[in-house]
Amino acid sequence: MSAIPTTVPHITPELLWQWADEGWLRRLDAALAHWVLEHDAAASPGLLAAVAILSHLEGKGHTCLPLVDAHRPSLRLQLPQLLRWPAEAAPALHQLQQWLPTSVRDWHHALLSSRMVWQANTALDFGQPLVLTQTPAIAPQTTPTLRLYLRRYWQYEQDIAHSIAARIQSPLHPDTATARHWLDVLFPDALPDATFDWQKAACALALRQRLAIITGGPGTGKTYTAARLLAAALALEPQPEQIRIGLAAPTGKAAARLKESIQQALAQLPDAVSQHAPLQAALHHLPPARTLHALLGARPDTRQMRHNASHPLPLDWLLVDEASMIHLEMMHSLLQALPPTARLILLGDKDQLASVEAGAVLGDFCAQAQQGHYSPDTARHLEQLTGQALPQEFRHPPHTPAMPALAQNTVMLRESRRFGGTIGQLALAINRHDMAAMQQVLQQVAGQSATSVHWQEGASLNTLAHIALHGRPGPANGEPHAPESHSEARPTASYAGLVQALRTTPHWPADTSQPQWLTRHTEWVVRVLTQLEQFRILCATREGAWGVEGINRLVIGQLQRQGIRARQEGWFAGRIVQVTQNDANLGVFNGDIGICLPSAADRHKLRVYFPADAASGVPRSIATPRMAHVETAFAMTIHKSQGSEFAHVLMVLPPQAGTLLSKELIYTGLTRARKAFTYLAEQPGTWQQAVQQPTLRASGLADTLQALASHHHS
Ligand SMILES: Nc1ncnc2c1ncn2[C@@H]1O[C@H](COP(=O)(O)OP(=O)(O)OP(=O)(O)O)[C@@H](O)[C@H]1O
Repeated sequence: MSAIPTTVPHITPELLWQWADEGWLRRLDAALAHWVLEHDAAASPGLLAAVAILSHLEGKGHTCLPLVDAHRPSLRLQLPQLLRWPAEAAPALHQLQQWLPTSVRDWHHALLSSRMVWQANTALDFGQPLVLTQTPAIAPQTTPTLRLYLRRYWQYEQDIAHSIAARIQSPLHPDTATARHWLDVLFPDALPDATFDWQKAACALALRQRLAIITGGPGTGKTYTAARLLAAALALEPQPEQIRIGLAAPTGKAAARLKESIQQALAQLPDAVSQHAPLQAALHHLPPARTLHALLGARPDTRQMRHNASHPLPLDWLLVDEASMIHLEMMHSLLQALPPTARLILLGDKDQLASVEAGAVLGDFCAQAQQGHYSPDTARHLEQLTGQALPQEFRHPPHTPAMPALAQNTVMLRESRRFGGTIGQLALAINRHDMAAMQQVLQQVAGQSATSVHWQEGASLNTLAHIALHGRPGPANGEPHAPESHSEARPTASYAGLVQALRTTPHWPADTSQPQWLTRHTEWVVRVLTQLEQFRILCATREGAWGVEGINRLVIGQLQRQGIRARQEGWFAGRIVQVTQNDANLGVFNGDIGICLPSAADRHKLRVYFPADAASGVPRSIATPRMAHVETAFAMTIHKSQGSEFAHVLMVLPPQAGTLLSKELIYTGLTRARKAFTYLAEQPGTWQQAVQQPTLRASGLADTLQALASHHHS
């Protein structure tokens, strides 16, 4: 090809396999390019390179490969950033770059001659495995955006966008006076200084939409707001008790938390709600929250769900929490299975890490939530229903590009009620990418001992082990809003609590069937289980001394020194484990955290105990031989900690983890901490480096939605 200098060696499968052997590509990536070549011997170097990169990026959570992006430099220039290969791969990276065309015309030339590529929305669709999409150029002088997809992801995006577009085309028409009445009942107090009440606004907005997205950081009241939204929406129904409501979350842990926090929020509703009998009855009959897998009827060994378009979920409304963890395929399954007329309410923190699987759907949906972009019609509606005028800065500026497709369906909650203190300030600074504010917070805590945030570089594994087993001086009385000084400090939570609980193991009686014994055993199990929420070590990586594996070994060694019969391999009483695979038969789901303890019936038989769900109130347990898919979790990855919170989080970053770190990783790890947060790293600067690397996941979802929405509007 003329665009490629002759000095560049030709791309061959052998070369890609070699790069896979080096660990720069996955074997799957090389295999896919090889497969394309087997089916199209004339495949261009540009196509083969693009396929290998596309496949590789899919493994990093991207749903497509932006070949030419109207708003960004060429793929060739962006490649180092996207791949983040190590320094020794520089020559390979350079070669790869040389094979990539840069102009739209050259990409067309490289891709469209192949029978493996279909240009979307043209004839000649033979089910080609690769799809090329092209958004129109926005203005005559700009270029269009070209994206390459694996067919499956293109289809997901299309289906999701169509389903969302259809949903937002048919708004609801709640009676204004009644809606206003209930919102005033549910949010009786005006906020101080006439601050705009985003919680009330979120309810007002959601009352007229079949799709409502409520995003916000930890403790901003997403669940609090959702409970009020359910109450207000039910109050507007002629027969609230007949509305079939579903509650769900991506992980078992998050589902359990949703159930608890919704119950708590419902208990705080004003008296007027309990005086409305049908409303009260409907709220009391809310079903238990389930994982999305369980709700949709995931089946082992297949991607198919029991519920789908031809067998929809029997629901009128569905509330999903921790929506940032929903990946593209899951969102697809969910929207396929949810009847088009059903209301969908998504709650989540758009700034958290997305799922490790491809797609960051909530992030795509809420990309512009910070600015609001509300239309004059929405502003009017908000004013009518809440009695507050929407501040000018959140209105969509006239004479500017089109409003984001989901702006009228989205509200961002802005005030955290949980994090008034240092953790909150730090989280905010990180999210805003405000390095100066972040440094200021870190300087405030530097050199102080009993603060909610303790931050230490140049730390050793000994320090880590000490804090893990004994804690550190904690913030005075542990309250996030309390002043950091004064009164005496107690140590933060640590595994000392677990050791203590394990040391109080009761004695097994001769007759283990006595009810009193079973009660005593259960009480002990519950005491141990509460320790699970107290303390956790969070890591960025698995391998290495500062990774999950190394630190788990370290903690187990320390437990042994404390006289606990812990073992480096296999089961022991006190082993904290996290489930790594869904198993509907056992009723355990990926991400569930439990602890291994001797069973009540036989102290030599170990079982894994999981915290009680609100419905039964009793811890669940499963015999260890049946728990094949678990890993030790005294330390776990930040990714796997999503949806959990701990009184004290000890977060560590390894040396030389450069490419794995991101702003979202730090933010997610930090915001898992309820009362105290400790940061330890050997190498200085790692934290700052991470905060300066926001994750960008390529996706065409926002553009596809935008195109559909403007098509409907015109
Ligand atoms: N408007 C409010 N008035 C009084 N208390 C509130 C209000 N909003 C939230 N809260 C309280 O603040 C705490 C956090 O709220 P909530 O759990 O709903 O936040 P969240 O955004 O769902 O947090 P996360 O998802 O991180 O758990 C709760 O104790 C809740 O009762």
